[in-house]
Amino acid sequence: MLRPFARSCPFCEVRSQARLSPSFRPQFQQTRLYAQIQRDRAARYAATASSRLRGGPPRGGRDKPRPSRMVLSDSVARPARPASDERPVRKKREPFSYLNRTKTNSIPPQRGETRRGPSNASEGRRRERDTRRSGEEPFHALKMQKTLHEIPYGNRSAIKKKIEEIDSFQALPLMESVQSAIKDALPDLEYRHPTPAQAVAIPALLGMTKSGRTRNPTKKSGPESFLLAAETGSGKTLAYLLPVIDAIKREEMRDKEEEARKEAADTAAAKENGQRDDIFSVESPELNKAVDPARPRAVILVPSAELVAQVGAVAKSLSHTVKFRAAPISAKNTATVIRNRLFNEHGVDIVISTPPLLASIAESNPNILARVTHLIADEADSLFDRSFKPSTMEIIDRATPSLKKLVLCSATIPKYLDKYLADKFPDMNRLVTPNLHAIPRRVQLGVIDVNKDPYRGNKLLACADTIWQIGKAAAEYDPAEGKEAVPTKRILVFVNEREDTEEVAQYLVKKGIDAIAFHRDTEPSRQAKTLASFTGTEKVREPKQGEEAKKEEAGKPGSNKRSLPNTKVMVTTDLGSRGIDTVSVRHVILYDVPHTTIDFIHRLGRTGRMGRRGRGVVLVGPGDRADVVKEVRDAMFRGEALI
Ligand SMILES: Nc1ncnc2c1ncn2[C@@H]1O[C@H](COP(=O)(O)OP(=O)(O)OP(=O)(O)O)[C@@H](O)[C@H]1O
Repeated sequence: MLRPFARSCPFCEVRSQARLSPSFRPQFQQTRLYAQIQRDRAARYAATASSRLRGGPPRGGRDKPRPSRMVLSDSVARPARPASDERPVRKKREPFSYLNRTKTNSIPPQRGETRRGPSNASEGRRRERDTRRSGEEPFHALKMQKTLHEIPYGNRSAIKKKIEEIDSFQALPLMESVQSAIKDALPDLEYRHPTPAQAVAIPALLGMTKSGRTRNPTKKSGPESFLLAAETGSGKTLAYLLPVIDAIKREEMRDKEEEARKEAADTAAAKENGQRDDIFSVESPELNKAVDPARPRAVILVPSAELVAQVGAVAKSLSHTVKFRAAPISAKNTATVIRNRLFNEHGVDIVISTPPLLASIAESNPNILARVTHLIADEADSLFDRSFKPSTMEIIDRATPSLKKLVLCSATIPKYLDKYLADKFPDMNRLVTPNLHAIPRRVQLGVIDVNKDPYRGNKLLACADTIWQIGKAAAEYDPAEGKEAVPTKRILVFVNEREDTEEVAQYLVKKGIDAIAFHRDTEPSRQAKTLASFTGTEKVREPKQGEEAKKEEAGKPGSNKRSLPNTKVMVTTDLGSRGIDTVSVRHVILYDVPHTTIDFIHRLGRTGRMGRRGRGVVLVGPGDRADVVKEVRDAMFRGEALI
């Protein structure tokens, strides 16, 4: 049977009839349409056959390389996509849109060829070389996406303008006690105006700025969420801690006022009824605080015990002026210490913990998160990585009923996190500083080619020699000669594998360098001591004078060897690079070339913190990616975000 539309088309009619009756076929084979169909069929066959001969990829692109998870996001500042019902409707294709084309989009790319790309690999390499020579577009060895470049210049200048408006902490509507805590509790601050991260985050967290970055203000549900993305060493800890303390104190004041008002109303009502309080009133039962579980108002989650201690110390220093109780707990504390801190009879306002520990406590004491109004996830990219994500999400879910503000902060936002946050928290306010994902220009990066003379591929030797060169000035200090005191140089050496920390540290010690390995298995007391000397929290001992110092030096084992005084070295992995505030470190040695730009940012971020100068040295040995190092170095030179 003929289909209705076929009847209106003479060609289709002819074709359908040919299909139906074999007697009609010879007549059909005379037509122009038949000739055209045959030509098309032959062309299609030839194309498929040649593709098969060349071993082209099967349909559906199963051979496509999987993108790495550790890729920096290029759209951190951009709000989440609109909800599906608000997505722009796709434009209908115009009837003659295929005419007068300027691009051949309809021709499928051949193997080894992208739509805009070259036809084979060698041509691709040649083209990339040419582009690099002509300086048109940088070559991306790490295959990272552009980050800050993607933020329009208008946006960047708008952020910068906003930052400039806030030139002192006094300009921020923080409570008086919080203002004085900044002054008194952190006397070491070299300058007391807010950093860009603080100027962007504090007003937003205090509710000063309208949350205009969300696309769906009407669809808001649950807590207000914020993503604070700012470069390393930019004071993110204070950026979230000050508004949280301010909110806690205000809430406390409101609660007290409410209580007083209620009490006054009760007394007035009792008087009106002519009752005598002292006889008839029944005392409400006192809450047994010793057994009542801790119910903090704020929770700060960090990925390591070292960071728990660090953030706990900042909170403690603030709590001397603004009265509040902070409980830093980690797996390094004993059960008694954790219980005493958490179930303190005077209550607790802020709990600082790692997600797995708090999640396990919350499982047996669900009430612990019942009053949380502020939840902070510091180093969010680590906390939403595979290992921490389940416990982090469990805490967020448990706290959601009472939660008012959820703040995630990090110095690096990988693409997978960016996408996850856009899906999970579409209303999230994105607070981004203009220098996100960039290493400050005040940090210089030097490269040592270990393959060349005098090291000839010996990385350990290159590392020891570099440390000796850096420590020379400090080593030449002789207190006996009464020269001006040279501060002890602290150098961080980063390796990729935990096992290498011990090997490198032992070699350096053999070469007369005061080096120590710092990794997860280091003994806790030694770990704390080592870290303290690098974070500047260690008590400084006066250098011993003259003969006494020399005698002590001579008494040390192996003192007949040449040794490098006044220089301390810590050999570590990523553990020492995440969030640790190594303010006294001026030199960082990258013994191994980091795997991603994210590692570059965090490792080099341990120096040049808060406006200070710093120096990084990369050792490029046999098998290391020199092109990656060159690319990072170029980006740093141009002051661009790492790609
Ligand atoms: N406004 C300020 N002025 C001067 N110094 C400040 C200011 N705010 C914070 N600092 C100091 O800057 C240092 C770095 O702060 P912090 O550790 O919070 O940085 P961060 O942004 O969290 O770094 P990272 O991303 O590496 O974790 C600290 O020693 C802190 O005392």
